[in-house]
Amino acid sequence: MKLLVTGGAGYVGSVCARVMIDAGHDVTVVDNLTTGNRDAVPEAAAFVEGDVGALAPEILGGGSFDGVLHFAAQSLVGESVEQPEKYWQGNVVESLKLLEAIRTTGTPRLVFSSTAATYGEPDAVPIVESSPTRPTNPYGATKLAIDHAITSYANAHGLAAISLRYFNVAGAHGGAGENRRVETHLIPIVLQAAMGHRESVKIFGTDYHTDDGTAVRDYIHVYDLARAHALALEAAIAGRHAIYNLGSGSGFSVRQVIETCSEVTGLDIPVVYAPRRAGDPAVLIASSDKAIGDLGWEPTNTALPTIVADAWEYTRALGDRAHSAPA
Ligand SMILES: NC(=O)c1ccc[n+]([C@@H]2O[C@H](COP(=O)([O-])OP(=O)(O)OC[C@H]3O[C@@H](n4cnc5c(N)ncnc54)[C@H](O)[C@@H]3O)[C@@H](O)[C@H]2O)c1
Ligand SMILES: O=c1ccn([C@@H]2O[C@H](COP(=O)(O)OP(=O)(O)O[C@H]3O[C@H](CO)[C@@H](O)[C@H](O)[C@H]3O)[C@@H](O)[C@H]2O)c(=O)[nH]1
Repeated sequence: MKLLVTGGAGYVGSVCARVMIDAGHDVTVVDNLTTGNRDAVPEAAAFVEGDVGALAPEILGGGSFDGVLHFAAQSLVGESVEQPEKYWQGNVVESLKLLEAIRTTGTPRLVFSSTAATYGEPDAVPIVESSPTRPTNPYGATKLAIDHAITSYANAHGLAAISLRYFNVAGAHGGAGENRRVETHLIPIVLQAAMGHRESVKIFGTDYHTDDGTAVRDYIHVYDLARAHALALEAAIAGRHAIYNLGSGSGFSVRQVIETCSEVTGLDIPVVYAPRRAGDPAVLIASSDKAIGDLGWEPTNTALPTIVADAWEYTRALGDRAHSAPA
């Protein structure tokens, strides 16, 4: 297929672009490099620098694309609480422009990066796709708004669409991984502390109603996630918008993640305690049964030590290319 990958200079998009190229697809990346890195774009991909909303009409109009994988977004929970305008403009407005370009050019398929954050604080875990969607932060609200827009476009205009609601993505694949200029995600921060690039890791909140008082997340290996995108492209049906959760199915607390990183690296990781981060739910764990049943997806790298080991190997190999500025 001829594919447009938005946000393909970012973490998940760059891994997925590689996996798509390896599967024989023809990939064009559009990215404004706000959080992504030019050198993360695979060499075999064409690259267009700029905003997806402004550039999509020209790119999609200039060739018969078979589909779009839409990763480009602002995606930080804490930042979205402080700067919601960045999220409504950067996520919703940009995605609506992309949807219009998809409609007017007759591009048949869309796979969208949705998120666990659309559910908010769940009544029960594991979270299924029919669970209530009550986002606890603007980031989740903007992703849910885009999901609703996609449903309307699929119903009215025959778009074949799939939203993949990822839980917490981690790990590395094929020389691509997490290397943001300003890092806020737990596992890369903990590994940067292990490397000595940070003095310590802050644990945001020790008073959650969880076994050890810290927040629990479901970590999914980025390669398992990329394989789900390949399956979603094949499974998308014209006029339908399907939504699938993607996680490993187990929850790990912040303390457990730090302990696992310490075991994998063999290094001490100093911690300091900090208040809860605004907008954070206590526990997010996925049921991926629908994706397993409908898409034939099978997560294969579900063990947290494996996910951390891949991230650690990538972090150590970065050397001078590491962007390790504390958030
Ligand atoms: N990382 C996770 O744990 C996680 C979990 C659930 C969902 N997601 C979703 O997956 C997607 C990718 O996340 P990530 O962790 O790789 O983030 P990232 O910040 O590493 O990548 C996002 C990329 O999009 C680009 N971008 C942002 N706005 C753009 C715009 N308007 N036009 C063009 N390019 C733009 C950035 O420069 C960056 O390269 C996002 O949509 C995010 O919401 C991520
Ligand atoms: O220095 C840190 C960083 C994070 N955390 C905690 O670790 C957990 C995980 O945080 P983080 O890695 O920042 O991920 P989330 O905020 O859970 O969000 C990620 O996972 C969501 C899906 O669950 C995605 O939608 C988001 O895009 C992605 O950033 C949370 O409880 C944080 O409060 C800390 O205690 N200290």
